[in-house]
Amino acid sequence: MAEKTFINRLQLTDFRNYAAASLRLDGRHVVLTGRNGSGKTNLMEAVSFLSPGRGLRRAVLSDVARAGAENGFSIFASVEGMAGEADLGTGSEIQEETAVRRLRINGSPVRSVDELTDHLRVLWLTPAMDGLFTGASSERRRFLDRLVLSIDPQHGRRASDFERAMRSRNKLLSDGRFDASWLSGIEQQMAALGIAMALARQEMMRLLATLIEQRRDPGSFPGADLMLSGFLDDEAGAAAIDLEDRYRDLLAQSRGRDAAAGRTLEGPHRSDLLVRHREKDMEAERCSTGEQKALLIGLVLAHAELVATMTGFAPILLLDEIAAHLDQGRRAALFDRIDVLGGQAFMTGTDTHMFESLGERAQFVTVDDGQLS
Ligand SMILES: Nc1ncnc2c1ncn2[C@@H]1O[C@H](COP(=O)(O)OP(=O)(O)OP(=O)(O)O)[C@@H](O)[C@H]1O
Repeated sequence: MAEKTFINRLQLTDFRNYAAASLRLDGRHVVLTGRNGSGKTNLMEAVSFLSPGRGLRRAVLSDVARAGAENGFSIFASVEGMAGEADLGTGSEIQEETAVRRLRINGSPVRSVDELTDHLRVLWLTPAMDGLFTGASSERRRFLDRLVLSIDPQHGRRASDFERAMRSRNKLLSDGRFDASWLSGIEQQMAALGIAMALARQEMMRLLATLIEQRRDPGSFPGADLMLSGFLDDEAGAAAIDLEDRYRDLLAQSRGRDAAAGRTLEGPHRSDLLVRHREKDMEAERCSTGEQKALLIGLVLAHAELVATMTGFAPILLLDEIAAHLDQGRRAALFDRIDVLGGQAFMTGTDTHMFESLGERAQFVTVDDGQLS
């Protein structure tokens, strides 16, 4: 079984509606209850900042600092993490009127937020993700890339380097600067990064599919079949080096077309994640709202299990407003699944009674207008 990772102390300063708040935790799951707008999701968001990226709301840093606060926000967490005990501190600082992110690990400044993944893996499911299967493909790509990132921390760097290279190519093309050697250099880089991204996505999906196959339990949450489409769809099994060559050639041939379109028309930035409800054998977007929610929960739980298997450490799970959507039976099944997973799960709701069946397995925290008790 995977080892547990957990937060045992959390301190927030000028974070959203928290002026100053602190929370001591004992490693059990954490249930946050309180009225609408009291700060439950904000607290989850603070925990999500203990992983790379912009947190579960994909927020702009300047929005995160408490309205009226003079100099950014800070989050401090003392954790029992993948590298043992550690102190993680992050926040924003205003520099020349712009908010910049700061990170300290065990008191020392750290340059790359990727280093957080040496200590914790944080996964989440929020109501904002409810429309994942019916909404824009960019949302599904982002979801997919977060799944990859938590088992392959290099994925984020690859994706941002690819984006940067693509932007410079788009710029050269839109300026009409068809400098062949310059473009070839950029396209070579895009091919190497883009194929590495596509293969990392495929590998994660293959691992996830194997796990879903093994852990099939149609009684609680449906199984999901995953497929990627939109980029090199017919190339399954080809060697990475051949794929790179093909993508590089494709980019070279598409310069005129891309210049006319004002963007790069082919690449991993155009992939879409297709999800099917396995038991019903139906596309996720055609399933009912409740079925889609159950499918998504099943997917996130399977992924959490994959992270635990791959890293040997059960991740921290943030499940915002999850209990409200589930009937009593499914709720109990969810609590059992997260227990078996072995990590620390944070859950929110307006009412404690929905979490009664967790009993002693959880710590209950009341949130009231930015105050915790
Ligand atoms: N930067 C900020 N400064 C001060 N307050 C903020 C800031 N950002 C958001 N808030 C406030 O934080 C409050 C709490 O938001 P949060 O989403 O955490 O509520 P919640 O308890 O999850 O509510 P619900 O049950 O409705 O989902 C909101 O009233 C919001 O206006």
